[in-house]
Amino acid sequence: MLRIAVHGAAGRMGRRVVALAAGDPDFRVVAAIEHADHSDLGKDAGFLAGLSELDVPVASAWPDDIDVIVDFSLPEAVDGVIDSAVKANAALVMATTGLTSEQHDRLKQASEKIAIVWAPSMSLAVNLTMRMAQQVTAALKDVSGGVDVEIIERHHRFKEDAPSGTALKFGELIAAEFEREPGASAIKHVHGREGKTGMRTGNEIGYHAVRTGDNPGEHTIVFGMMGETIELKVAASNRDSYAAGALAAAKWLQDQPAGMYSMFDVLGMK
Ligand SMILES: NC(=O)C1=CN([C@@H]2O[C@H](COP(=O)(O)OP(=O)(O)OC[C@H]3O[C@@H](n4cnc5c(N)ncnc54)[C@H](OP(=O)(O)O)[C@@H]3O)[C@@H](O)[C@H]2O)C=CC1
Ligand SMILES: O=C(O)C1=N[C@H](C(=O)O)C[C@H](O)C1
Repeated sequence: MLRIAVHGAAGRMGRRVVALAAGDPDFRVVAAIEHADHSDLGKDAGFLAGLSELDVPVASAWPDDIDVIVDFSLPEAVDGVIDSAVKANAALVMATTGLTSEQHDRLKQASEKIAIVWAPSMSLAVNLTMRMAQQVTAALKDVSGGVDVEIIERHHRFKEDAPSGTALKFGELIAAEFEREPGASAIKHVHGREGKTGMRTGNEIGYHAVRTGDNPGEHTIVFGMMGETIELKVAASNRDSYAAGALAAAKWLQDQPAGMYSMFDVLGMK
């Protein structure tokens, strides 16, 4: 049985991770961590997740005896989570988006000591759609008349980063396909458009972030050509695809040596 600590346990995602882990015989929830000023400190993590009592109060101190940490929090909390995972010699599933490049470097350094999965989306459907987007790009990049790629993401009004980490990952993968051949022009990443922008150039990817209501996350990749359009769309109907993916990653990490892994690795999509 894996001893799991959930960081950001009182948040939208943290509560679903606690709920799914508590119902999975492979896990024992041993810690529900929040920052020291959190209004839910001391409350039972099971009650917060809508379950019966788990006897795990939300706390700000990390126990030492944990096998894996699952983090859905905010970038400002992430450095402390990485340090705690290394100190406890625990595997780490890092799901928080909006990290700085220094934080990605820090994760990379930590991965010399512990096994880490970082992915902007833990969802199976999203990761499959990423692979499809790579294939569509490879097939269309030299099409007569050119192909314009735009990424539209929609999320709930509470989301603090834009564009989503998932949209950025889609863009990175698609850009790599365009740039694959030596001498190919570099792709520009254009965030929104306003004013007298001039005509669209062929070597850009556009990003558009929509924030409305309680949308748990939706991404549409538009491949626009002369005369026809393909759209790849993937939409969550609730947060459990992300929580289940994070728990699948937590289990998968137990058999891995120290290193940095992605959901493609977890899902066998390399
Ligand atoms: N990879 C994936 O599949 C997914 C990633 N995400 C990402 O996960 C993150 C969390 O999303 P969500 O659950 O919706 O956000 P929430 O704001 O609901 O939850 C974040 C939790 O972390 C807490 N927190 C904030 N600052 C700190 C801190 N300094 N130390 C410790 N805890 C802190 C928050 O506390 P407080 O309420 O006091 O701010 C809150 O309880 C986001 O980055 C989001 O983009 C989300 C879904 C899927
Ligand atoms: O904040 C969210 O909700 C989500 N964030 C992730 C992202 O930024 O890509 C993943 C998912 O789309 C939900």
